[in-house]
Amino acid sequence: MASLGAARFLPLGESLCLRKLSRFSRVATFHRSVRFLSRADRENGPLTLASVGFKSELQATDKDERNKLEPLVSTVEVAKPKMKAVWNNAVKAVRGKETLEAEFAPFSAKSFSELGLPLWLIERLDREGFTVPTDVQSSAIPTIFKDHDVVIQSYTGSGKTLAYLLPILSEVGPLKKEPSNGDKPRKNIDIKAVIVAPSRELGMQIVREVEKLLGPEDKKLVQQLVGGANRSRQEEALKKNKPAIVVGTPGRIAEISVTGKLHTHGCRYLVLDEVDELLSFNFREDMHRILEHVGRKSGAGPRSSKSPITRRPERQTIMVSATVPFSVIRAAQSWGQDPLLVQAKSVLPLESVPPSGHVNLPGSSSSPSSTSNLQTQATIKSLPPALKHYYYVTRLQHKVDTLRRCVHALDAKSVIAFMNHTKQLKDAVFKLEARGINAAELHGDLGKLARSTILKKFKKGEVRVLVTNELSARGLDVSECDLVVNLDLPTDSIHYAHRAGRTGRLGRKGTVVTICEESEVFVVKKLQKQLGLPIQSCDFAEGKFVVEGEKTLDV
Ligand SMILES: Nc1ncnc2c1ncn2[C@@H]1O[C@H](COP(=O)(O)OP(=O)(O)OP(=O)(O)O)[C@@H](O)[C@H]1O
Repeated sequence: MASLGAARFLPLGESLCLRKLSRFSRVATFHRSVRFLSRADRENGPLTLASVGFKSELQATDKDERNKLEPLVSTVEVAKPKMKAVWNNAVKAVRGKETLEAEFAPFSAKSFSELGLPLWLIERLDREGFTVPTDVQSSAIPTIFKDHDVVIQSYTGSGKTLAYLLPILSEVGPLKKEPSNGDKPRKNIDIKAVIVAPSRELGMQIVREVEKLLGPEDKKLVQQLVGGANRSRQEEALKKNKPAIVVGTPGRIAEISVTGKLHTHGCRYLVLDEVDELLSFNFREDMHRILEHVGRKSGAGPRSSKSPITRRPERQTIMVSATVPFSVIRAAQSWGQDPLLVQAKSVLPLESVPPSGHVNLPGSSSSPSSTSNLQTQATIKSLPPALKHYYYVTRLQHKVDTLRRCVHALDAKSVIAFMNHTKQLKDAVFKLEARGINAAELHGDLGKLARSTILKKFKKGEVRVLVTNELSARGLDVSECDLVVNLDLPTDSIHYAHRAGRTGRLGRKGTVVTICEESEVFVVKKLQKQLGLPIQSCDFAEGKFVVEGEKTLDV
């Protein structure tokens, strides 16, 4: 379904002439590096720029020089290069050989200041307790600063949100706007960044993250446009506050855009968070409108048949997810301009992913050809390595009681239990409450207010077990969540990965237990294979959590 949706609304014929010269140089550099990447993959396993012969200039310079992190370049030697002047400083002749310089990220920066963020932002990050960037932030931030369109892929809970928010805030944050003293609104009514998320909850979570960094004095620079909330009020707020950043769900953004009350033609950034979900059929029309209007050149003439979507060359498209199936690669190539695939320890040209191939994830060595293998590639490395995965076999009618025993045996404090159907989900909450467990339901049938109230209670620890459906599987960040339970099986490994990723966030411990019937065990085995991780059988004998063949598990 996702790929069908993608295929039907991909913009066609993006013109090369829109691209900046500097982009040519970068792309050309990477074209050459692709050959190296492919060879290294076959021979040495994990792909990183270092693994394919890129040497950091920093390594070659003395200690003082090393502290100067500009420019962020690495070098690679090429046998017989044929390059031209358009390479824009990217070419250096060195004793008969030529050395290419390729931009790359400092993959494990030790501080945010190394990544070139402005001082005000570093101070605010510090105030919020963010002092060291995560790996994906170290690779993504400099890459976004260099104007590349990107697909950011790294495992759940690894900090992808700040990876794109920080460069955006650096460019459109409070110090970049028109006079910020007093309550004076910005003169420029154009939105500078549009961030699209597939659910209201995720949209609101992103808004809160931005507000936290902007602080009370500047929080009006961001505006939420999620469905379920009062539209007129959102439109009023747009008019009054003239925000620089809007965050919303596809439906509401498209709806307000149609009314002409959302000015995004001059938009600099378009972020598609959980991009593979945004490709789904449900969002097709709304996404089409967003892609067509955000960053579209103001006053552009009538669309030509060759290029149906005339975009500002400056629009930077940032696509993000823990899972990147090939449908995303294909869509990204069409929506973005020569996008790069940014992972925790590597930055690759998306073009290095062959049309019938797969995302070449570092650490994976198989060469898949079938659809199921493509899915495997999309999900391997989508989960934090420290997560523990188990399954327990029981009858359908005993599943909820098994959940209760599981929560007690693991002494889990904050649990998300996933089910597939709303009615059964409500029954499960009723049963848990009747057995003395503080539980609550979260699903799409509830109104926006009820949904946010329940989520707040869960985050505060007032609800121990949140019984929910796919709605909460994507992006939801509750750092205290220590257990995820699948009371119903997810539809595939991608859905498993996003559900499981609600726990074990940012290096914390986390356990995932799938409670299934005997007839479903083969599906668990299949998930195990696709995810490339062990899912062990477990038991809850005498209130203790026991793993088959192991002693009682210390959690
Ligand atoms: N550099 C950092 N230092 C400390 N905490 C961080 C840092 N970056 C992000 N975090 C925190 O880590 C948590 C997970 O981040 P985030 O939600 O962005 O993960 P994600 O990779 O987008 O996950 P998912 O794929 O599930 O959406 C959040 O609570 C966030 O505030």
